[in-house]
Formats: sequence, structure tokens, C-alpha cells
Amino acid sequence: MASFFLRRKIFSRSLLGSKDPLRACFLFKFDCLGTAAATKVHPYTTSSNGAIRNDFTDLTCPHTWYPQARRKHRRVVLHVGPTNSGKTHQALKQLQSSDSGLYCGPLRLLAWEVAKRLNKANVPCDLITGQEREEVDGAKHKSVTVEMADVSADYQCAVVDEIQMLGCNTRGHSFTRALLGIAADELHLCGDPASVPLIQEILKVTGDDVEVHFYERLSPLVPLKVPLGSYSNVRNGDCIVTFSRRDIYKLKKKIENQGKHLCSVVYGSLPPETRTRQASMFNDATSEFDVLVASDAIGMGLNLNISRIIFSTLEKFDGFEIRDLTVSEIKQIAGRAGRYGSNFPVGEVTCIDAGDLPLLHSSLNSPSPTLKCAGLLPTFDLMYMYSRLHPEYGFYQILDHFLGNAKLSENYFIVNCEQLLKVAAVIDEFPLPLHEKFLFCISPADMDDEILAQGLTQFAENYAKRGLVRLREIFTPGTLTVPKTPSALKELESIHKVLELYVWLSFRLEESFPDRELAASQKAICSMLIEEFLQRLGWQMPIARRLPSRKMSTSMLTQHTRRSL
Ligand SMILES: Nc1ncnc2c1ncn2[C@@H]1O[C@H](COP(=O)(O)OP(=O)(O)OP(=O)(O)O)[C@@H](O)[C@H]1O
Ligand SMILES: [Mg+2]
Repeated sequence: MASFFLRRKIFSRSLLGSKDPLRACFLFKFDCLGTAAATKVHPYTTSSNGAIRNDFTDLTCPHTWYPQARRKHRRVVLHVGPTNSGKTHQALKQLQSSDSGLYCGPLRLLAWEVAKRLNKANVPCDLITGQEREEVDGAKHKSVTVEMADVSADYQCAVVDEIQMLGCNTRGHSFTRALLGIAADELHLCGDPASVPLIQEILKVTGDDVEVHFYERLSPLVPLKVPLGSYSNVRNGDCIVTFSRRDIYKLKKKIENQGKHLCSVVYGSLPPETRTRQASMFNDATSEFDVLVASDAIGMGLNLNISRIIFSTLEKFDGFEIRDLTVSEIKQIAGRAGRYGSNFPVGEVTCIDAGDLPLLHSSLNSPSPTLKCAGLLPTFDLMYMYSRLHPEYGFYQILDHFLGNAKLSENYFIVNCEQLLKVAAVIDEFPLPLHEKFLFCISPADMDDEILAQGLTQFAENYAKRGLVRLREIFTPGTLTVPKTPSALKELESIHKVLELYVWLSFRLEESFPDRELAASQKAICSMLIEEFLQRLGWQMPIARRLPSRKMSTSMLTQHTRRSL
């Protein structure tokens, strides 16, 4: 045991000195373990009786956490306007013509798209997301998911897309970190005009120059006066929006049973590569999948050739309650219709029920409410220093202390830490150093997903016990089968997430999670099986209308039948 801990200490030290960009990103997720810069600004203050007291929970000046960016006099350009107004396009033009640059997107799919676009334009660009790392020779540009933005590097130009997400209750802190922390001469921010006053306010203290460019939609968006009424009125290019997976499959079946259309589906928990392929089939004018049934996962990122958005409902369950969609959600989703340059240059939007039309129309005519606060999360540094004063505390107690006592300026709020706390409660059971507990806490684990929670617990336990986690200990490769029911599908989606978690950990604890390739290949099989299920769901269609089977046949996979997780 002793030698195991010794080995891990050495590993951690070697990580700190690493020049490796991904490891550097890993460090910067902690903001940082390499504490020199950050500790300088941390508020050890003197109380009235002269005693030194710590004030680690003072989060009122988060701009001081990023000295490298503060040394720059950044030119910050906000590109704001409705969806489909060319904001990202303009920002990317600047990025492309710069000597070095960084694109930060909210989704892996967007990071993929941008890396592809830059490489195609002969601007070598690396792709770095939580789960993948594709390096291109000579690249001075990087396309990343916002969490992976490296705030220790210097760039000539950087783009943060969908910047209004700094108000997001769960991921807002990553956008705030990018806004305050990226050390670029030029920082381009693309998003909703509702974020402009808040960003201007936040940047008053950074010394940056701020310009705002407003954009108009490139193609018209027409709210229809009549509802869809019946599903027999669905036509080529339609996208029906609904919010539960059950309803997505119900609607897909209903539409396909009419015998006129085949439906692609897109929703949040589908593996990203499956979402991309479903979207490509829908976009491909020669494919028979000419209708899309989707959740609000289409609100951002995917390039979709949608003619008409049809809301099946304007209510959604948000994890706590059923509520009306907000103005910004309605506008963001509706705005996906009529993409500039697509086969449908005029977008239309309507509802299935006439009763929903007034809310749809009024929302489309209202500006999105102005953002008031940006998300924040205490840095690892602060928590670490606090923990040194309270070595008896577990990570849960430390985080809980910060949540209860943090002092914030009025421009910020602390993001929802429910998931972090749930992981912390589990991880505190294992003898791991604080930074490793923190790592597990920020991993992409949804503890409300039973299978994923089980996977994370097992990974952490095995890691704490032996410092080595083999995938085969919890998963038997080759045992995955095509799901036959929606609940089996859900299970397969969860297994995909466990495999993603393994890959994520393997990038950060490389020696201890050595089976990345195996996990990645099983992940790919998962997505193929899910797609197979999606195709079979149209089983009531006449045989001639079904697509030919994919290259990897089910029988190849079903020889191995037992899953053990
Ligand atoms: N000047 C242009 N020339 C050619 N194509 C353009 C131009 N501006 C935008 N486009 C194309 O129009 C589409 C919409 O542009 P873009 O994605 O930049 O809009 P956006 O405002 O960022 O929208 P979103 O809200 O979806 O992020 C894209 O396919 C983009 O390539
Ligand atoms: Mg955009």
C-alpha cells in the first residue's frame, strides 16, 4: 500500500511539471494545482486585532484568479444577435486569419465542426475535448470544449461560442472562467444579446476594451398562424420538438406509421456520434430520413437543414418540475428553422395544438430577458488551502462549507453543485488525496443515473485500492446487444456513458486507466447498437422503405450476449 501511495505522489508531481497540453488543461481545470499565480492573489487578510485570518470563501474578485489574462490589454468583441445570424461565422473568420488561436464551444459536436472547418481551410487545428485529443502537426490553433480551455497559454485570437451560457446553472462557471481567464489579444464572444450588459459590467474591472457588434438573421423566420393539427400534415424538412425520450420514440413511431416519412432522432443522452449521424441522415437530401424528432438538444450546435419547427408542447420537465419553456429557449429552438444556405432558406415555426400558438408568438416577439449573473465555482486552490486548515474534513464538508459561506459580488452566483456533492459523498469513502477526489467530482458523471453512479464508484474504489483500473474488472467486452425495448436502450446509453467516463479518466490518470482504446472501441459499438435500435423502431414500415443494415451486423455483436456491469 505504501509503495502505491508513493508511486502516485511521484505521478502527481510529474503531472505538475508537464508540458503536455492536455495535462496542462487538466491542471487548469483545477485553476490550478500549480498554485504560484493563484496563491498570490488569494486573500489572506488581517483582522482588526492584527491576527492573520484566511478568507478563502471570498469570491468577490474572480478576475484576479487569472493573472496571465490580466497582463493583457484584451480587445473583446461581442458578436450578438438571433440564431442563424452569422455570429460564429464572423468570429471564426478572425480566428482563421490569426497566427494562433483557440475556439471554445459548449458541445463536442461544435468543437469537432470547427476543427474540421479550420483544417479544411489549411489552418492546422488540434481537437481537444474531455474525451478526445486529436493533434495535428504544426497546429497553433485548438478547438476545444469550453471546460478544456487552457488559461495558461497565450493566443493571438480566441472565440467563446454561446457565451450566454455563462448564466447556465450547471456549466456557467466554465464560461465565466473562459471569459475572465483566456489570455488572448483578441477575444470574440458569440451569443445572445441578453448577455451584453452583464459582460460589459464584469469586464469593467479587467481593463479590456469591449466592442459590441449586433447581427440580424440571415434568413427569415415566419411564425405560422395555424397549428399542425394532425400528424398527417407532417412534411419533408419538418422537425418535431418534444422533451422526453418516451415522447420522442412515440412520435417517431406515430409519424412513421403513416407510411410517408422516416424520422431521425436527436436528444441529449444519445451518444454524440450517434446524434451527428442521425443529423447527417436528416440533412442528406438523398436519404429517406426526411423528418426529425428532437428534444431541445438541437437548440445549439448541430447544423440542421430544418424547414419548419413544430413544438409538440411548450412545457418541459426540468428535473424538478414541469414548467413553461422560457422565451430564450423558445427562440433558440425556433431559430433552428431555415438555416442560411440550406435547402430551406425561409424558416417556419408552429405548434401541434392551436392553444400553444399565443405563447409561441408572444415569445418570438419578446427580447430574451437580460442575464443578471454569471456562474462561478470556487477554485481547487481555494478549497485546497481551506482543507489544510481542516485536515479532518472530507471533500463533501469542504465544498459544503464554501457553498454555505461564499461571498460573491452581485454579478455572480455559485452554480448548482448537487452532482458534485453527490460524487463527493461517495468519493469521501475512499482514501484519496483531495485533488484526486476533486477530479472524480468534476468528471462527467451523473449520479442520478444508477448505472453511471455504479461505474464511477467502482472506478474510484479500484483506483484507491490498487492505483490501477482495468476495464474488464467491471465490464466484459463483446457482451453488448441491440436493445429490444426503450428501457434496454436507456441502459445501453448509460453503459456508453460509463465507457466515456473511463476514457475521460484515462486522459487524466493515464497510467492508472490503461484501457482507453478498449473503452473507445466498446463505446463505438454501443453507438452502433443504439443506431440499429433506432432503425428497427420503424419496423411497422413496409420492408421496401427500410434502410439497408449498417456495415457491422447485429449478429456479429450478438454472439456475445452477457453484459456485466
Ligand atoms: N457571410 C457568410 N457567408 C456564407 N455563409 C455564411 C455567412 N454567414 C453565415 N453563414 C452560414 O450561415 C449559417 C449560420 O451562421 P452561423 O452559424 O455563424 O450563425 P450564428 O449566428 O452563429 O447561429 P447560431 O445561433 O446557430 O449559433 C452557417 O451555416 C454559416 O456557415
Ligand atoms: Mg453560432
